[in-house]
Amino acid sequence: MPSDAPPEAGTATAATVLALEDAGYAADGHRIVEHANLEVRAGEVLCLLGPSGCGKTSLLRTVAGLQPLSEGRILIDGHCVAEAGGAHQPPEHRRVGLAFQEPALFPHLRVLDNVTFGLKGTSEKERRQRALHLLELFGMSEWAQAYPHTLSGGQQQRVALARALAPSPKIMLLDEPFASLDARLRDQIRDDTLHVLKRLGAATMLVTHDPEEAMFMADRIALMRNGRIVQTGTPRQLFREPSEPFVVSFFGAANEWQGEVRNGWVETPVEPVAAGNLAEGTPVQVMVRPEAIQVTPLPEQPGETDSSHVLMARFLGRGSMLHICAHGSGDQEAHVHARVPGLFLPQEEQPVSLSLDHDQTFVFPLPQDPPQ
Ligand SMILES: Nc1ncnc2c1ncn2[C@@H]1O[C@H](COP(=O)(O)OP(=O)(O)OP(=O)(O)O)[C@@H](O)[C@H]1O
Repeated sequence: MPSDAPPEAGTATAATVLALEDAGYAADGHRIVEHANLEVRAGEVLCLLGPSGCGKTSLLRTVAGLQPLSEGRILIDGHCVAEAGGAHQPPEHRRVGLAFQEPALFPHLRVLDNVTFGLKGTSEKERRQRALHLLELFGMSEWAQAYPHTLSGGQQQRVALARALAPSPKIMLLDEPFASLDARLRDQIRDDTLHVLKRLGAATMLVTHDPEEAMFMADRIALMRNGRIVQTGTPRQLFREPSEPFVVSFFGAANEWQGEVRNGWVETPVEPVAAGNLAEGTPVQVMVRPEAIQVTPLPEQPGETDSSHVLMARFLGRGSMLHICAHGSGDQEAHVHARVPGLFLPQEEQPVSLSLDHDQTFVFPLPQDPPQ
C-alpha cells in the first residue's frame, strides 16, 4: 500500500504535534490526572495504557477539549490550546479527530454523508472524493450509500474511524475504539486501522487497558497508574527496561522473590542474579517472567530429593505452563511458573534444571519503611 505520510513520520526526529506540559485534571475537588508530561510526534501512534480508572480517558478528554485542565498546559502543533486557569480552545477549533468505543454515527445519514459531515471549505465533489478515499482505505466504499443501522458493529466502527480521519486532523484521539468488538473482528479492524494510520501518517493517541493491544498498535506507550504516567517508551523499552515492579506486572504475572544484595548478586530459588548498581545489603524484589525461565529435564536419580522438579504441566496452545518446585542457589525453595514454547508436558516429579534469561530478570529495591 503506498504511503501518503511524510518520510520522517513516526521517527524520533519527527515534529512534535501534541505536547502535554505538566498537565492535570481535577473533578469534584479530586485530582484525577497529575503532572502528565508527554509528546506525540508526527506520524506516531502513542498508546495511553493503564488499568481501569487510572485516568486515561480523562487525559484524552482534556486533550480533546471536552473538559478543562486544572494544571499545566497543552500544545497542538506548537499552539497552546489549553492552559490551567487560562486559554481553553473548544474541541471544534483544535483539529482533533475523535473516535470512541461506540461508533455513534448519525443514524439518519448514509455512510458517505456521515464521513463528509465534518469536511469543510472544499467543493462537494472534493468532499465526496475525500470521504470515498477514506471509506476505501477502511474497506467500506461499497457501503457508501447504506444507512448505519444496516451495518455490523465492526463496519460502523470502520466508518466512525474514516469519519474522524477525513478532515485530516492534527491528531487522532481514539478511546478504546476496538473494545466492544468480538476478538476475531477486533484483531482485523485493529490491524486495518494501524495500516491506515501509518499510511496517512496520522499522529495518534490511543487509549487502551490491554497491554497486547498497546504493543500491537504503539510506536511508544505511556503507562499510567493512579492518575500519573509511570513510564513512557517503546514497547521494547517498557518490556525489557521496566522502571518499576508495576510496569513488569502490568504486562503479565511474573515470578517474584525477595532477597538482599550480597557481593553484587542476589540469591533466588533458580540461580543468582546480578544486582546492578544496588548497594550491598539492599533488600530487593526480583521479578522474572515465566518465559524467562529455561527448563531442562534431567534423568531420574533415585534417592535424589532436593533437585527442582515438576509439580504440574498444562498445555496453553502456543506453549506450555510448568509449575515447578525450585531448589535454588541458597536454601531457597519456591513454587515457580515457567512458560516454554510448544507442547512440553513432563510428568509430575520429573527432575529438571532451571536457568534464567537474565535480559528478562529485573531487580528492584524494596520500598523502605519510613523512619518512626
Ligand atoms: N467528572 C468526574 N467527576 C468525578 N470523578 C471522575 C470524573 N471523571 C473521572 N472521574 C474518576 O476519575 C477516575 C479516572 O477515570 P477515567 O475514566 O479517566 O479512567 P480510565 O483509566 O479511562 O478508566 P477506564 O479504562 O475504566 O475507562 C475514575 O475513578 C473516575 O470515576
